[in-house]
Amino acid sequence: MKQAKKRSNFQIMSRLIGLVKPLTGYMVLAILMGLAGHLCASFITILGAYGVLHVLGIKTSVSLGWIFALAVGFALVRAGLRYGEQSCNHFIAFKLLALIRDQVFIALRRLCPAKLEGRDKGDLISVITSDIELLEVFYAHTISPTAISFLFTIIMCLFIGSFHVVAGILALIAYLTVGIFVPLLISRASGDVGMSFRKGAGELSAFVLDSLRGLSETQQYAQGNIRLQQMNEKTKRLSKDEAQMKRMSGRNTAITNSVILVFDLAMLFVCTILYQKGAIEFAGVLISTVALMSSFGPCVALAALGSTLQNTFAAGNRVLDILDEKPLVEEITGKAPVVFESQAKGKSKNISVENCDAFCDKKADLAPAAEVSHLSFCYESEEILSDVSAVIPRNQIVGIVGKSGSGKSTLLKLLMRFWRPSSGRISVAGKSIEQINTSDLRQMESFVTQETYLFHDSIRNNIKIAKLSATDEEIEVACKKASVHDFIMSLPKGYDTSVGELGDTLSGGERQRIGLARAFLHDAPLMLLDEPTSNLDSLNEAVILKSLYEQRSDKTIVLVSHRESTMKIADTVYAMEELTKGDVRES
Ligand SMILES: Nc1ncnc2c1ncn2[C@@H]1O[C@H](COP(=O)(O)OP(=O)(O)OP(=O)(O)O)[C@@H](O)[C@H]1O
Repeated sequence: MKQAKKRSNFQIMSRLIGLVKPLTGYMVLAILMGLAGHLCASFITILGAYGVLHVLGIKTSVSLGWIFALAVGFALVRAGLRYGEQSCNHFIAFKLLALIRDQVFIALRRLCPAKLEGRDKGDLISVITSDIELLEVFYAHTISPTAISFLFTIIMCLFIGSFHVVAGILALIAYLTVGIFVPLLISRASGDVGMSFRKGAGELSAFVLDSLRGLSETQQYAQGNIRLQQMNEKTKRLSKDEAQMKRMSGRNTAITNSVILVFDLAMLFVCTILYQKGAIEFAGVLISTVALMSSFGPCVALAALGSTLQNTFAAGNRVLDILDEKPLVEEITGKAPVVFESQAKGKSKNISVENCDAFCDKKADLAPAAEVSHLSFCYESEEILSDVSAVIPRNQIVGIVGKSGSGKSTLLKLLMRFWRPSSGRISVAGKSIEQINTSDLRQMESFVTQETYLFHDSIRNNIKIAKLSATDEEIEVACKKASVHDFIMSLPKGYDTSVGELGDTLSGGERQRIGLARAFLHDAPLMLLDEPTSNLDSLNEAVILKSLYEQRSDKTIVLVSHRESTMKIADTVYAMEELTKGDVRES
């Protein structure tokens, strides 16, 4: 996957805000409650100033009784409004985080496997977990505070300006400085430290994951100290970035508070001059100054975001990178269903049942199970397959041999349409695989890779992923074919034994046989097996080869193996080096 794309903060912000659309109603409610809450808080203090005027014997438009009643009312209402605002904001934030997680998982499914094969898994985990989590700051503590601050500033400027226009303009300058200019300056000064911190966090989790996976190699070759040193260096770099972010946050608070004090004094000074000139009454001096002093809350909330926002935008950028990444191979849908018919028994495997008769390609009866012609492929720049042609006849076992790195596994992956060839054609059951729905192709083919991954679930569920509707009997039959049933029955809870409970104790051969059991259960007409017996003893190999041989009547099997004993069951054996001559080869 590519390096993080550099988007401007504005681009990131508008993309993130765009996601709020379905929850606009809640956002408006949060803004209105927040605005009303902040006004209540400020006016409690302003009412206090009116009370002082009363005590001083200066007549005002509000009686002392009303001042007390309003102050108590505002205090009570303020609590409810604050609660309501926070509830709405967090409801929006957590709903959106769930939605973003969903979109990221959909994107990962789209990108897999081609785009994810070389991707750092630890870094990916960091994006899925902590980066998405960080967006909570944006949704719960950024959007509505910004809108609240904007509206609040207008109302307070009008209120203070009602005493004298100069006081109103000074208040506007004060709010803009505290809420926009100071945070902008601080954010500029912090540069890319947020981005660097997020990148470092991703690299550190990737390194930890890598170290855990390679624990035995590290111990065997006494690499512990070197890895520890490398981990310490990464941690130090991360701590340095974090310390810089904290310093900036501290500096931000100090600067903001100083600027507020300066503006409070400036308001007092300006109002005093206006009073001396007779342009404003004493009440105006007191109320304007107290109003400004008590109303920086929403702007301070914005200012505090200045330093954390860089970090949030960096996280947003990494999440958007995944959402925007284009898959190398698009999922194919909406094509006509394809029939994979067994020649031996004349038995058809209807891949998509609906309207099949109307869409079936009758030529498929005669077409080989699979065919590649003039196929070339490169992962990046290095060409792996060059002008490869081969026919895989139906109901045969076709072996593929060749030296390590010659592209045998790659050929199987191309037959699975995990990657797209640079040139040439691949067809299955007579149809170009570009014309077969991805879901149909997955039903037609079983692929057993060299590595069998087992999920932290029971053995039964691990096998059942190949066919969710499988009965216990079907699972047992598949396991017997894969010569793993007796082993599973010897486990403490049999098929219900959790893979997690076994820790890492399953041998390579046991895993491999579970992988084969999945393929037998999937029961696809075209089986692609990549070194299925490489980890097995001759006894288990013999059982599996017998099962495969028996499958031949209604299946086509492509078998990649370096083992001569395995290749003995093949009807046809292709050598990779020979397939590159460009002729369509058939036994
Ligand atoms: N995702 C990938 N990105 C880049 N190169 C890759 C990728 N997967 C495989 N390769 C390279 O492509 C070449 C062919 O790999 P492939 O696994 O198909 O060979 P193979 O014939 O199956 O080898 P073996 O018999 O050792 O399993 C190798 O040089 C390998 O390093």
